[in-house]
Amino acid sequence: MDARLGFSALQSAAHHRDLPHPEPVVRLRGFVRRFGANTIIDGLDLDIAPGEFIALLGRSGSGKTTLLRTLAGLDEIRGQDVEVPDSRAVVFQDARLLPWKPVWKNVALGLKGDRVRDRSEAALKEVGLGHRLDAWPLTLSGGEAQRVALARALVREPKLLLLDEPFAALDALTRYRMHELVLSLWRAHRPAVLIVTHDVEEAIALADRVLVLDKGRIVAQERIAAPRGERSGLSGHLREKLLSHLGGDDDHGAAVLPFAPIAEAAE
Ligand SMILES: Nc1ncnc2c1ncn2[C@@H]1O[C@H](COP(=O)(O)OP(=O)(O)OP(=O)(O)O)[C@@H](O)[C@H]1O
Repeated sequence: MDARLGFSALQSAAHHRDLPHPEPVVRLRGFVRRFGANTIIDGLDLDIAPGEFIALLGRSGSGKTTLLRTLAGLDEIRGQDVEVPDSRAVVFQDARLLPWKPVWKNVALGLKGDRVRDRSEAALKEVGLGHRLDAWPLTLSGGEAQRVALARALVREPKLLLLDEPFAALDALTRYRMHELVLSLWRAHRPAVLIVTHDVEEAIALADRVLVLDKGRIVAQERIAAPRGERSGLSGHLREKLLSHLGGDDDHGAAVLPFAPIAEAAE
């Protein structure tokens, strides 16, 4: 897809991020995923604009992880109308660090060139772990391990960053700190982000656009134009609206936490 972007289009995408229809970094048309007789993703259309921050909500089993795996290139897309950038990175709920490698080597994994340690160090400093470069992963807290996972993703400067419930296992305060961190990293690097979450508050706090998936279809979407520091007022109304699309028998998700506004830097 990138090859189709001429220089002027790239410039335009960079300088006019708010245009209604910039060339998307992700484009799905009529995407279908079946496991045996079960249709998990059912004819899904999705565009993600460069630098756009999307939250994907949905009940358990609605197909969120299946969609994320597709965008990550971890799943079957042959013969389908799916465009994803080569430059992408994923952070999962568990940090998936190699315990026998120090932190900086986990971040450097797969990087090539002679500045690998410097790049790893810079990424770890960015996530606030410049003092733990040589630490062993098993000595890290859950929040620190997720910071390393974020550094490992960002050191590759992905155009698309995929986050699969990355903060679900963290306590509320740590999760709040991670929201601040993710937003500051996003502002600095501007990847397109898709975060899968069960947490409506998390979706509202972070995203430009919230999608609700049900039975493999997008059943609701909300654009959130308000600056992230001014979203506490919206939260109640939007939460109700989103929850109304998430309700149902087996809804175990949508944990409602007290809304904590995120301090806003320049959007
Ligand atoms: N490899 C597979 N083989 C068979 N069925 C699968 C496979 N992967 C996923 N499924 C089924 O697809 C459906 C959607 O799964 P998926 O993991 O995408 O849901 P989800 O929305 O991410 O759920 P959760 O919130 O619980 O993680 C589920 O019914 C699941 O059992």
